[in-house]
Amino acid sequence: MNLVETIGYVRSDLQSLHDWCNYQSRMKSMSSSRVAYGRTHKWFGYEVILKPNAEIKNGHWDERVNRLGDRILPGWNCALLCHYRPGGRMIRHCDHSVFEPLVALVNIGRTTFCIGNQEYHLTDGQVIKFDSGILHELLPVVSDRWSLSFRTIKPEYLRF
Ligand SMILES: O=C(O)CCC(=O)C(=O)O
Ligand SMILES: [Fe+2]
Repeated sequence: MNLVETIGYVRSDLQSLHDWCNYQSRMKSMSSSRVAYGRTHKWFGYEVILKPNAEIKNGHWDERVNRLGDRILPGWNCALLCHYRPGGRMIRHCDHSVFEPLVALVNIGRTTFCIGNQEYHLTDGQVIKFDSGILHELLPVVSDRWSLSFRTIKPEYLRF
């Protein structure tokens, strides 16, 4: 069984997506993360501070992110743009339980993504879905690479 489903490719917009990624200069370094190295990130929709008791705040807002998210993960409320510099990686982990496990992710650049015992070489613009409750890992990237991942925070954690 494939643990990663490819749901499509960003094609016509790919160069402008690269330009947009480069432009996102206010990405902060994830100082508290024990699983990500050589990575900076920025939240859209809700921002989640990933402590054992997750803290949920308002993140950034961007029309491009909203459009993409509505197409690839209807009902999403949280998006994370990550930049990995060469050598950047994520060690094996499962995502925080504050999120529904289904993640939709736009891969920008090239990377090797491992989940369960499977390995996937993701190409520039590839859009995938996976169950983030299954152990997954990102091997060190060889050149700059971004991911824009969409998640849904479980309703029991939302306060209005
Ligand atoms: O950047 C990626 O491709 C994976 C990111 C990931 O697994 C995470 O942020 O939890
Ligand atoms: Fe993850």
